Amino acid sequence: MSLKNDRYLRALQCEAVDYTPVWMMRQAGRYLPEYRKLRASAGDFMTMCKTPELACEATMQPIRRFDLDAAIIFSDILTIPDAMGLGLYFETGEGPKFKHPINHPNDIKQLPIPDPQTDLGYVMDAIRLARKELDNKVPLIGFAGSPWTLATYMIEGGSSKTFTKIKKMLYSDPASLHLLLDKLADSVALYLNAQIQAGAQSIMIFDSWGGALSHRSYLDFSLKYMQKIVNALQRGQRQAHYTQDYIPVTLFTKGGGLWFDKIMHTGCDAVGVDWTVDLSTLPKGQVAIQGNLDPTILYGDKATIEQNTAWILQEFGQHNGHVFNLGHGINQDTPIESVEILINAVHQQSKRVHND
Ligand SMILES: Cc1c2[nH]c(c1CCC(=O)O)Cc1[nH]c(c(CCC(=O)O)c1C)Cc1[nH]c(c(CCC(=O)O)c1C)Cc1[nH]c(c(C)c1CCC(=O)O)C2
Repeated sequence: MSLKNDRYLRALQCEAVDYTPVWMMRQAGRYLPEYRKLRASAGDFMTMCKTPELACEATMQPIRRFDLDAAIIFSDILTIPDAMGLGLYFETGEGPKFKHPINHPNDIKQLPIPDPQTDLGYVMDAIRLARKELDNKVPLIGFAGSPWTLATYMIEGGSSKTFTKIKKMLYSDPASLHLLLDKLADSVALYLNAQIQAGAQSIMIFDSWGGALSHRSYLDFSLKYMQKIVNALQRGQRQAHYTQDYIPVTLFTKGGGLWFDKIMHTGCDAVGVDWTVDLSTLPKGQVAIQGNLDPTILYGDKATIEQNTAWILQEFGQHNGHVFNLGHGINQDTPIESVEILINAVHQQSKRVHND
């Protein structure tokens, strides 16, 4: 079985493509009217995640509407803490919450490592369904949160701007935090390998809050555990030439531009970068680079979106190994027409660059 559009997988392996592939973080979501309708009929977000038919439908919605070069399975990074028994729920307007957050270091010792087939089988079912539904149109991305990012939610009890609880633990009881991060790394590795077995064709790790750490702490409390996961992933052997059977891994630390070199040397295949990074300064050819349009540019008019797309493509130049994406998830009030303008601009403009 061969993919009809494999530009995304080719670009991740730094192979030549006729135009730059593009997908958007959070491409399935509330900016789409059909998503809001599906979500209203499901009742709540977790029901959507836990019902494979609904998760598959949400995965497919942006693929049907736009000329995207990859699909990402509809789920959430917080399925892992949920499966560890923390009881994830969403309060409207307040983001994620846990019924049983970690309040004491002893809570960490009790945490189980979830069995992906039994505790998270609904994700694997959704992946199998989505692969069938996609019918090889574009590749399907599986994903997880980084241990550090998952730990921030588990210890803060939800979203945070200051990360005071987890940083207090980092500096007063680092051994307990390391125990938690290590359990999370093992859980994520098992989970991602199960996603690969179920049919995920590429893997992405979201380290949304790595950028909140100091240089030294980032290496020790975030990157180290992503490294452990990269080492444990069953990706197959990367070949001298592109192969569709190899599973590329992308690491994305938001606010992590300064650590590009360290991230690249984990042995990942691609590094995601946010909009603060000047792509022209990054080394090309050793790993692929994903990014990096500021998602708020999509509030601008057609000329603004096209100009900003052109700048990114020019900064990257004619090298292989670029996956166009936003520098973070798409905002829920983004106009749909802007997304169409963006995808067309990436494809049209990059065709000229690649065929020069
Ligand atoms: C930190 C994080 C989370 N989840 C995720 C991250 C890492 C990426 C990032 O930094 O943005 C990742 C994620 N969340 C979701 C996906 C689906 C796949 C995709 O389309 O990219 C992915 C890849 C769906 C979702 N996950 C969530 C929604 C919105 C839920 C709804 O329908 O009400 C979606 C579509 C809920 C969620 N889940 C999370 C938060 C903070 C929220 C609330 C966000 C908000 O209210 O704006 C945790």
